[in-house]
Amino acid sequence: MERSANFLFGGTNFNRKKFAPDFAKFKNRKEDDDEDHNKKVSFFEQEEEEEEPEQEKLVSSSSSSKKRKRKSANSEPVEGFDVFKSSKKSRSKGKEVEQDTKDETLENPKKELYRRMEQDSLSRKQYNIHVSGENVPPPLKSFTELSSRYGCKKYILRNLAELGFKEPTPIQRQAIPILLSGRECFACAPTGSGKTFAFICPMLIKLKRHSSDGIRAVILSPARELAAQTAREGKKLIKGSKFNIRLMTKPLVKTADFSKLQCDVLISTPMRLKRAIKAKKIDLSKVEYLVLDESDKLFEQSMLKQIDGVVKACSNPSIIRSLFSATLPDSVEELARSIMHDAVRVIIGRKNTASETVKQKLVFTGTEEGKLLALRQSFAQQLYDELKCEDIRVGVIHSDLPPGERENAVDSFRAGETWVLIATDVIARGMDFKGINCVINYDFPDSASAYIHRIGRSGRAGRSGEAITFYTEEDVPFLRNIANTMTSSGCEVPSWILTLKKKKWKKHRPKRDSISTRPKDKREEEMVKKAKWLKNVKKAFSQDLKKLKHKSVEYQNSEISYPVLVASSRREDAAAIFIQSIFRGHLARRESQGMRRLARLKLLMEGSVVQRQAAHTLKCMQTLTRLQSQIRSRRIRMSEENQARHKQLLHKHAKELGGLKSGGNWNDSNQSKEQIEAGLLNKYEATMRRERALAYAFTHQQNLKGNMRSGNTMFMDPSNPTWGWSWLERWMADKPWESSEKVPSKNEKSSSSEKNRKHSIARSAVSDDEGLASSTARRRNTVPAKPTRGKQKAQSSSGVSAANTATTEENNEKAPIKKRVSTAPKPRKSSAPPNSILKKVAPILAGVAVAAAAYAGKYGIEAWQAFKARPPRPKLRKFYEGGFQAAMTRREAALILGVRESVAAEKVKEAHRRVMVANHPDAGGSHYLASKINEAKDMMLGKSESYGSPF
Ligand SMILES: Nc1ncnc2c1ncn2[C@@H]1O[C@H](COP(=O)(O)OP(=O)(O)OP(=O)(O)O)[C@@H](O)[C@H]1O
Repeated sequence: MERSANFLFGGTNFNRKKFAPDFAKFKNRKEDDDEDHNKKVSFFEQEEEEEEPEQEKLVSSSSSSKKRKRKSANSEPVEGFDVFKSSKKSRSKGKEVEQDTKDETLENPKKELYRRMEQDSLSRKQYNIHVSGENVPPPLKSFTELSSRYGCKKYILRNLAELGFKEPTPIQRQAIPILLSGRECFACAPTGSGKTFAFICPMLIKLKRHSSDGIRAVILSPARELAAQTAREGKKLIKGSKFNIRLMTKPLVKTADFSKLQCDVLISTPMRLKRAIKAKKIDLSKVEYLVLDESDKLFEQSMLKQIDGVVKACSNPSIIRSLFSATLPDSVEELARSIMHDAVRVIIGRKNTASETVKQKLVFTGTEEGKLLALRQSFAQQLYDELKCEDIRVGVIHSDLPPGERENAVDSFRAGETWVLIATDVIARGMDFKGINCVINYDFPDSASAYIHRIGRSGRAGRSGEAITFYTEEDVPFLRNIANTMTSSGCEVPSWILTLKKKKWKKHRPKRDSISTRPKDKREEEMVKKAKWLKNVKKAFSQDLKKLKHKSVEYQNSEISYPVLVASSRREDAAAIFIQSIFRGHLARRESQGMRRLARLKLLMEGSVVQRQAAHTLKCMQTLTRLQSQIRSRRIRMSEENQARHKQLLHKHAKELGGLKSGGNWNDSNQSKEQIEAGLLNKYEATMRRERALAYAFTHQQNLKGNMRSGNTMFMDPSNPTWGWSWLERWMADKPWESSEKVPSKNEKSSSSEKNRKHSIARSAVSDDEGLASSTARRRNTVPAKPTRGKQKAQSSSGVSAANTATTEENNEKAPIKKRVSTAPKPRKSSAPPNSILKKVAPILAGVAVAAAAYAGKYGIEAWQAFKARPPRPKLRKFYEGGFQAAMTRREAALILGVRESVAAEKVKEAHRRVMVANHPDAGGSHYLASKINEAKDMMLGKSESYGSPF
């Protein structure tokens, strides 16, 4: 800390070379001076004496008197120096007189004044303080003097001590008393020399305590970051007091009511304050202190208007204004003098010099690309390795960043989260990062003052620092200014640079190529071009017509040349012509762009991708067309087939109809309906008669045998309404559309399964004439059926008794009909008996045959008698009534249509059509039957309710 404290007073180093002759004189006189005299000299003189041997060395090693002359010539004509010099002279001369008239001088107030002045001068000399102005207050010796001389509150001293400030820095030593004595001042002190506390301390001491009268002090800083830093530093100093130091932020401007705001000291950028003033939000008429930090920046053209507005707004006549900066150009000084009254000028060290604690270096990089290489070389290997790492901690800050990001960048760098901060001049001034030990001027600074402030970010508060400045060939003409600044702060520069022609102190900003290796954002480029174009258009309206004469505009990658303007042409004409030509150019470009697009389109069309796609599309289309044509032809074929089928069907139907008409079964006679019905009735009657005969014969036979056993009483009982055949079975027996040969044997089987309908349709298929005979024959067949199965048995018994016959008959009843029907023995083929056996059996067989014939004859007679004795007619009538009234069952419906009960609807419909065609009333069929056919169809299709619908 002690070491750093010594560095802190870098600005106080005595210029030994410059004052070498004086040192020599002091050396000679030192031997003569007695001890009392030594006691009288100030504390600072003692320090000087301590440094003497070192100074001697320096004097002896001083290079040349010529150089000394130059240096002294370079130094500013500061009044303080004059004072200092005169004091030296007076001291050397007056010391002899002082001894002689010791008592007199003590009484003489003038002499006392001189003595004090001398002491002040010595003190200033010690700290390299140069002041100009009348009655400049003496510099501070220590912070404790603040309370003894100026009544400083204890909390301030306590806070200063807490911050580790043991003694004031040179600028603080002089600026604080000046401001506390109510004098205005403009001060120039090296970077990092503690200017901030130099203006905050007196401000707080003067304001004494917090007041709710409104804003009493304003500090203006050129940048937000600096204003924030000043506010932070100020708050450190007001700890323990009720003072209010506020930073003017955007939200504060928007929301705060400044008339009620508790604010003693307001810190702001000029822009924000000016806006608030303009909006009449803020009243600065009570401001007692106005500080312009980094005043040379604030007095730049860009901020001058705002500063002017603020200065005007601070209308308090007793206001104390002060300017502080590390660089103070003459122009700013002049300006400051014009606005300040009785101002004191304070310079620490030499005006416009960089901090002496910063080691400065110039590096030639040749070109912009060379800087990257130089950057690598300049950095320590360690830092370079870190830069190479992926997680390199680099921050960036520039004016285009949003305020939040700017703040973050500063905070992270301050907190050590980022190690390298890439910055523009936005933080080049005033920012106090204590840890910075190296500043690299990647881009050559555009002025000496910019250079001073930039490198001033390192080597602060007496610490050592390093500054490396890259320069290219383009920067060479401006090297001299920087080189001068370097030499004035004690740094070495190549001699060839000092031989360069000195340029005026003006900004140097060479156009630099982009070093970015990334492709530029096209939109950004476009924006820049448009901005350029607009700028040029603006120029067209500007007063400077002559400039338009030979210029050309770059717009959308092409150059538009202006029409040459006649000197006498009016400004508006020139602008009109210019805009017109630009517009024409724009049209032409648009056209050419269209053409280019067309050409591109053509190329695209001819390109392989498009061709491939087109081929593929064509292929697809062809396939589609082929498919369509195939479908169409198939449809045509199908419709043709359908037509043919339809025709065939029609033909078939016609044929069927024709066949039916011409067929034997079809009644195509010219008889009337009644006649046909009468014929049918006759037919039925005949059938009934036959059945009756059969039934009679059977009954009679049973009676004759004396062993009558009724197989089916219901069938036999004439009083039963369902006795005998149903109307359907009878009708089916008379099927007009089927020949008698087609009668299915199934009916025989099914009829056997039904108890109340035992007679099959097949049986009734025989003609009326044959009916009786056949039934008799069957009876005959059925009798020997049993013996057929047990042939050996029958033959061995040789005589068949009536009782046996009856038993056989009974057994036959139980046996299945099929077996009974097929009882006739089939001739043997391979197993035929030999002739000898046949000869022996023949007489027996002949006997059996005779017996059988006799037996049959007997039965025939009996049947005939039974037929003759058949019941009277009225009974038959009764039977009819009962038969026709029965409701149709599903089975009956199936029988009508000639299909199975479980047949599908389609088949039912087909069968219905077939049956109906055959029985249609139009074709001479019965209406009644037709209605029954329809009823059967409905029954089969589940629509049994709609009986009797006409076809
Ligand atoms: N009396 C003091 N003793 C020790 N350190 C001090 C003293 N006064 C200020 N400092 C420290 O010196 C550093 C630089 O101070 P400050 O920022 O005020 O410098 P400056 O002159 O304003 O620099 P610049 O010109 O860059 O704005 C700060 O860190 C501050 O804390």
